[in-house]
Amino acid sequence: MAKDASSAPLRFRKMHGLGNDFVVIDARAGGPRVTPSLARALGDRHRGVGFDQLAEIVTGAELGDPEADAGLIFWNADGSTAGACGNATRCVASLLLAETGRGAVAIRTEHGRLTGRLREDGLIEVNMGAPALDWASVPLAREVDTLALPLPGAPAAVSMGNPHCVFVVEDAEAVDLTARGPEIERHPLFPQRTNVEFISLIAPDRLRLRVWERGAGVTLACGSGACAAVVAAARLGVTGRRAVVELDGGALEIEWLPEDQGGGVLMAGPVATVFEAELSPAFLDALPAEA
Ligand SMILES: N[C@H](CCC[C@H](N)C(=O)O)C(=O)O
Repeated sequence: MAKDASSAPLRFRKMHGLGNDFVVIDARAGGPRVTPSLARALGDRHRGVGFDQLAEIVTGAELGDPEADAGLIFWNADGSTAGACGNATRCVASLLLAETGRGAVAIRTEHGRLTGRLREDGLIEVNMGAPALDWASVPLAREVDTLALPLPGAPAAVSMGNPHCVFVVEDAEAVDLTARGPEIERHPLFPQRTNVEFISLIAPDRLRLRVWERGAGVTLACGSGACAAVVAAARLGVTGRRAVVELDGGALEIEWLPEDQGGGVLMAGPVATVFEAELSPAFLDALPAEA
């Protein structure tokens, strides 16, 4: 904010899903809105709060869906926005389930209206919507086979509302993520960059997944990435449409529903609130004006 701004305090909640961590800001009642510079400053793990993503809760009406319980805008720590963030959607779904007292809630995102529910076993499940499998929807820079991209390792491409490049490898633990991740994230084949997943088979219904996230780097878990991984694995015949995905931070249960049930991808796992706090006005006043 500019120096002469007298910023109001900004409340936020720190949450995570399997260690994929988030700052959650509820903007439904008004107050300061997130900007790329606020996202970058808040995401700084030394000078800010630190997060993989910031989830900004807005009204469904703001995103064109007044019937939804809320809308969600996702910000990466580098200030970029994303069309999907599975673990943050699960975290916010848990807040809305408690707020409404209902058994299911509807959340509008860039990828469409997602539904969240509390399962009997206490896990939070979100239907992430149907994947987009054609090259233009990922998006890719040109028409190629999304099941075998013209890259070493012939990865698959899937959109869950955000782009994913999924490599099937012998041993995901052996991949040098910090070398290969950024190289693929910024490859010219991905005009909006991409999230990068490396999967290996543990069992016919169990995958190991390690992830380099667009705009965030290595994270302990990636919900949309786990969904994209199972979609790619099912399309390639590596697994069926249902699998447990073991990430560095823990396991997500994924099921890609058949077309006659809407073709959405169900993703279930735990969520946690770490703390609630208030940003100091001085922090907000010190933010650089938007370029
Ligand atoms: N970095 C991702 C967004 C967050 C994805 C991940 N945290 C998830 O749970 O889906 C992107 O730019 O598309």
